Amino acid sequence: MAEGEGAGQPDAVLLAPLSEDTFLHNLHVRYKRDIIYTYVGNALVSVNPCRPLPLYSAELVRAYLARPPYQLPPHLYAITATAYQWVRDRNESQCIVITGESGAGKTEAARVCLQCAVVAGARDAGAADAAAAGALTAAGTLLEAFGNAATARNHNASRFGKLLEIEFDFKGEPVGGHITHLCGSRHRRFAARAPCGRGGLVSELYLHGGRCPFVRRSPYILTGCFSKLFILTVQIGIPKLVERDDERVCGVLAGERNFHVLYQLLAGADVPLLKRLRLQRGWEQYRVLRGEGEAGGERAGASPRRAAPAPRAAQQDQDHFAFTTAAMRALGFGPALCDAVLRLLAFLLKLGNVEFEPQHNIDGTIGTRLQQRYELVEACALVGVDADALGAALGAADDDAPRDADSSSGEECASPGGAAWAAARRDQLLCVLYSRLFTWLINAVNDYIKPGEAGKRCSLGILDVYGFESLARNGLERLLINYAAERVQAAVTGATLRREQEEYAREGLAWRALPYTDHELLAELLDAGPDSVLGALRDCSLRGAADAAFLARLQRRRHPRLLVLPPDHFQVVHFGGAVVYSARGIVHKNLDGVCRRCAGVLGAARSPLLAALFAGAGSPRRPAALACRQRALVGALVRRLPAAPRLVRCLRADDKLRPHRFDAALLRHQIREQGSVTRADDET
Ligand SMILES: Nc1ncnc2c1ncn2[C@@H]1O[C@H](COP(=O)(O)OP(=O)(O)OP(=O)(O)O)[C@@H](O)[C@H]1O
Repeated sequence: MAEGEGAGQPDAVLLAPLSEDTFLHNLHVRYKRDIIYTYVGNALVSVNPCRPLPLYSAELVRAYLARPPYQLPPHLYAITATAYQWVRDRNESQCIVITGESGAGKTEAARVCLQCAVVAGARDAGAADAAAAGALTAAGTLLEAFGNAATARNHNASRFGKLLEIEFDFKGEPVGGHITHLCGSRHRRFAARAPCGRGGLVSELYLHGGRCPFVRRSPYILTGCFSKLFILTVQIGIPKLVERDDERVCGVLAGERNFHVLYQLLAGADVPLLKRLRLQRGWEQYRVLRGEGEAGGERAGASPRRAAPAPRAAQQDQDHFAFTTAAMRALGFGPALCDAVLRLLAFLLKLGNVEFEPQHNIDGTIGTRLQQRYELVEACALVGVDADALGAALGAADDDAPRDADSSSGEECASPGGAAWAAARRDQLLCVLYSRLFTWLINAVNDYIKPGEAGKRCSLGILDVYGFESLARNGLERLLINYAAERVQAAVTGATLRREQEEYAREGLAWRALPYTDHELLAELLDAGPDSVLGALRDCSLRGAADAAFLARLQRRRHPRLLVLPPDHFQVVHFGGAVVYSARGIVHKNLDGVCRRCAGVLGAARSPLLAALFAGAGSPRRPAALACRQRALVGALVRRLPAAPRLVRCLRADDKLRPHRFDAALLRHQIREQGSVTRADDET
């Protein structure tokens, strides 16, 4: 188990001299030998190998549980085993915080931590505890299907952040858990799609010794799901909405996919189920999956294959559909509830295909009508919704429909009543529906995995915050994601370093002041006070101001890390780098309202699930703006972090996630931003 000669230093604090270069060189030496873990004092750095490595097994977990952590090579098991032992022996709740940019391996790291915790807790566990562990596994499978998607940066990117807390009884056996999700509006991806298969770790799943069927049958599923289970707490809710800041409203970036579950349903449903749901097998038939320019000919010259999923994806999707439905059953979803969820997905896919076109009214005005009414009728029949009422609520063929008066939050309507306006309203409805379905799923999962008996217990939390992102187009969604990443980074990095140095000063120790990026200050630019970015956005949304007014507020701030780029963009320099955001439609999007009239129609659906998602649709209360919700969620999360969380820093070694690549510049940038070397220096 020893690392052997020439493997570099297992702990960066032992490097002499310690500098960015020696730190990087040490990581490289180890990486070449497939040693991906290195300590930096108490923290662990993990470099994504981008390929399965034989680093994980139940035996190894037991070895780490049996010996003090520093007697064995650095490993996630060491961090988790120590945290578990503190929970069991000292009765102290623990939290492992996993950070890193998108594709750095946070999900996989969280999965490994979860495995370790479950193996540790289940060593002498009885059947009840095995059931709790199995439920956690199933929950991970389900949430990965509904919450993950392929992006340009990662073929299995979580579109939500989460905190998974595993609760242990006084004997140290797992009795249940809780998942908290963060960002409330990511389900906007609903209008997006993308290709690429997802892969995932093909590491064996040793977790429950085969007791859980998912484990044996789907190593991949466990990979992603499992991990995100535990700490998933952070943010779920918003499917990644294709930015509505461009003319296509629901376009999707090349190289991306919509949420996995949609492809799984089409690939994995048998013919009778497809017929019942009135779906066709090919994902290309659905606008929200294929995106613009594909198979529909919307964009001349665009290659239909440009965003096609990788060839093996269909088979994977088919397999994973079986795991997803099995996970639903394992989490107590009866046949009727499973059917209701699948019907909702089919409704979403079909509603996404509903198109509008202008029509000349008798009075000479231009109205809007449905291009093909049968699409809407078929979609509505699936969930018992009045198709005419929904069509009218969306603005089709209803000259008398109130244009904007029924909007709960000031619908975006540059030309109220037009076909584009109706399409935007349809997309908004899709986003809200998916978001609510996802939140409902989380609540259902939490109900199932909560400990049977009430009482105070200690928990082991695994926080997997979504990674900092900068894509070709960045809008409100990305801003909220990066804000969450910034806040958590501020909480765990700046606070740790500052606290330690303040302590040295208090105790009168001889020490050298260390320069470090104060992430707290960076985060404050985003959320502190009415002049912060989110504060200004909130004000503008409440006042119904224009996007230009929002940009003018940012301009007045005159902050070195904030730049307004006319006519409608702004740039924020985050801890992970500068990101240019589009401000087109941002004020309206922040309200995230759903047309009250549409919500009323869906609330009257015969499908109890759909009706429940839109219950209370008539309420005049305006929903909280997205930025406010995100700020509250992130704030609550950060406050729950213990003063000394156990840190795991994940690093991405290659931009394209290719194995055997070690991009020194990319790594240098990440370690600089994470403050890893500063931290190592501090520990020496
Ligand atoms: N320890 C590991 N061993 C093998 N492969 C890994 C490991 N960690 C990550 N990978 C590979 O890298 C890919 C990206 O990792 P992962 O999804 O965990 O990143 P992430 O940081 O969670 O990204 P996001 O924030 O976008 O969700 C995985 O699908 C997997 O293929």
